[in-house]
Amino acid sequence: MALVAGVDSSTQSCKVVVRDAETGALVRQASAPHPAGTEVHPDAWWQALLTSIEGVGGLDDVEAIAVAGQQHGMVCLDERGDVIRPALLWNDVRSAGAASDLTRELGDTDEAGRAAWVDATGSGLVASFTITKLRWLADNEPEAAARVAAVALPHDWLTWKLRGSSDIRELTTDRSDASGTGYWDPSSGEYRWDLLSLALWREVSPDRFVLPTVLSPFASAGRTPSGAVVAPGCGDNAGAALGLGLGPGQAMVSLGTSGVVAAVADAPVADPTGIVAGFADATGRFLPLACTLNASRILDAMRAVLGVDHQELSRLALAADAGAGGLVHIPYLEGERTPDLPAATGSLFGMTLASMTRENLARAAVEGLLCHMAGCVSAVRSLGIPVEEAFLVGGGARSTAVAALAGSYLGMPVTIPSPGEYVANGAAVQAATVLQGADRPVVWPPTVEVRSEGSTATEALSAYDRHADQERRRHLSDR
Ligand SMILES: Nc1ncnc2c1ncn2[C@@H]1O[C@H](COP(=O)(O)OP(=O)(O)O)[C@@H](O)[C@H]1O
Ligand SMILES: O=C(CO)[C@@H](O)[C@H](O)COP(=O)(O)O
Repeated sequence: MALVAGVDSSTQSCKVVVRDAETGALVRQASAPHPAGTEVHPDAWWQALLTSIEGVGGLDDVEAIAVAGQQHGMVCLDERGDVIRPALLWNDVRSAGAASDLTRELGDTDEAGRAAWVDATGSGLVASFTITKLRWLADNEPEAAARVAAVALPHDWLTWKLRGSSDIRELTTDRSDASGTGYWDPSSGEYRWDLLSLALWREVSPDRFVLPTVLSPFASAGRTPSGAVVAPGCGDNAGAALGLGLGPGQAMVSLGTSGVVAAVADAPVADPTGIVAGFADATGRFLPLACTLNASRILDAMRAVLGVDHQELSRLALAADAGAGGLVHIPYLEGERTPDLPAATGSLFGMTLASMTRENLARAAVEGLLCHMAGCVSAVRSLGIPVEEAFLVGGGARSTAVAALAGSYLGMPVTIPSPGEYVANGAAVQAATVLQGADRPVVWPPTVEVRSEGSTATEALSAYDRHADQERRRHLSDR
């Protein structure tokens, strides 16, 4: 029996699954936490990966491995391959000003600039994108910026380390993660060296600067020192879409640190408003995606306020009526990206003596999360992408209340696959496919699932939308 490993190096932790390449059966799994914060030294990811590999008893019997990782993180390397400074993660909003500056540098107005970035790279710029972090670096740490000889993403860097390389010219990436940089065009499959030069305030070109080679979906990136095949890897969302085998009409709703709604498309997608990113997927197609900065931690925060565990938070939320007695939670706890309000804070509306119960507070957190995701579903649909059913994954999908209410608040049938590591599973699918030398992903039997149906929670959704719109206007006028 050939074994393959899939890795998810995500925001909060590193997870490794070992699966049977033929049947997909789970053989072993382990995880290790990542440090908190939005600035993390890549060495911490490497240590967490080594700890997880140790946790699965090593990889000596594994024939192929793939790494999926949190998107966008800026890993700057010098000529020798050393990390220049801790990585700025996707949820670090210090580059919000740089995103606005770069947007205006491509157009006379914000709208024209956004449209120009969408045209060039498939996506409008927000602080999450790597290119904005590079501009922030050039503006704020020019000496460090001058030493940058290569830029990689978290999954690129870990893949390179797994191969035992220290030569920056051997860095690789894949289409899905390259499409989140802001300097790669998913339509043409080419890097935009001109945009990277614009961000760094210096002319960079392939003969003097290294960007990872973009591998095709099921190409080999090389081998580990012990001989296992290394697959290209991918961004974590493309990994989950691959693991779920997402098809037409289906959306992935991921409730990790970020909240993500994504669907697969055969052709590149361009959203002139910039709300939906026009990413590539891990199979050769495209992955239009709306992403929030706040998701599972909305529940974590309310759990901490109420001093309960996740199970009790769910019990409380399900004991309250829909609408949480009038409480509406707008959950912009870490600023927000969708809508693009990096300096926003969260709010709680409708507080009265009657509404301020533990049950209503728990319910408002769950409703705030699901209504926030419903907004992302609408954004994806507004591009003409059919979304008729959703798969709910990520740590937040383990919440009993979320699982019970998702169908009503997302307004469509929702399938919750049995709890598992869907990003790492997608990476394992990629590893098995590369091992077989196939050009289409291997298909493993689906996992046991529960469905969440239900009528649309119209009143709670419109109360949320009303307050969210009011908050958006307030934060925009504060700018
Ligand atoms: N039963 C649960 N109910 C609600 N949230 C949960 C539950 N179990 C885990 N979580 C949350 O899921 C999150 C981790 O999910 P994960 O998808 O691994 O995130 P990431 O991929 O961003 O690291 C944490 O915020 C954790 O508190
Ligand atoms: O920025 C994005 C997508 O554009 C995030 O989805 C990151 O990729 C982090 O993912 P999680 O750790 O929340 O899974």
